[in-house]
Amino acid sequence: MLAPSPPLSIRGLFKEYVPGKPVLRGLDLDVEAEGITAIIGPSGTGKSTLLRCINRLVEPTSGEIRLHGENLAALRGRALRLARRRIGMVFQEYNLVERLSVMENVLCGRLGHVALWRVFLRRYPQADIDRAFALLDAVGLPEHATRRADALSGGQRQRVGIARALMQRPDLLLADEPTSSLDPRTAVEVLELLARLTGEVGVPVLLNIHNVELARRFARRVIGLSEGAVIYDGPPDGLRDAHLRAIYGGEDWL
Ligand SMILES: Nc1ncnc2c1ncn2[C@@H]1O[C@H](COP(=O)(O)OP(=O)(O)OP(=O)(O)O)[C@@H](O)[C@H]1O
Repeated sequence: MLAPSPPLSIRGLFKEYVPGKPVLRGLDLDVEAEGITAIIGPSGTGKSTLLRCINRLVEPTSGEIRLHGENLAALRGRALRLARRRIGMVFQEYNLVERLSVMENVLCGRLGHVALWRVFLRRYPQADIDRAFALLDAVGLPEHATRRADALSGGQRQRVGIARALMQRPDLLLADEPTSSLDPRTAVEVLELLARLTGEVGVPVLLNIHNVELARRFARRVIGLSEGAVIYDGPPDGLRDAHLRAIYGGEDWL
């Protein structure tokens, strides 16, 4: 029997911001249906560019990015907007609307689905409101629904960011350094939450992360990038010092 095809499959992805200077150099990568796939690699190696090519915040120069078979790299207009609704994103700096309540920020995850007049009049369908409350419960913030986002701590903000992304009912969740602004304990708590909740709803996660130990601890699979190419692609326990030297360069820091 044939193995099921991975939900996200990237082939030959190139990205040049400056002609002749590719940041991503013909990247091939599959993201499996379950768990967290962590991307590690030095600063400037193209990790954020990769995530932003997937949701088309950045235009790929060439290559294919297939989500359940559909080539995202080729979509335009309405088709692209519909595809983006299926991809949740969690950001390093949370990207909440600071002056809105926690509840409204979570409901923002439904923006692509709900009629604009409802958003404008703040009249979301009851089913969405019920789901937003359930998600706030799940991320441990049930009593914070009416607080303004700018009154929350970093860890609480990122919990709201996770709830907002899950509100989309995404097919794929992209997380770009979601814990780099958090203290070590809060970072672990946020990743535990991300792993648990995405595991419960069966959403695969592609996670950019600088902290190799956290990548090892939470990912099912680690991809090591260097200069826009894949240096390591395998399970966390197969990642050796030699791989880390090849990914990050140098000898004396390990
Ligand atoms: N909008 C842009 N215009 C021009 N160059 C860019 C742009 N965005 C990123 N770059 C360049 O592309 C390269 C890769 O950047 P990217 O942010 O993807 O790396 P990264 O691996 O995510 O780095 P970090 O870990 O520091 O976030 C860098 O050299 C960066 O300067």
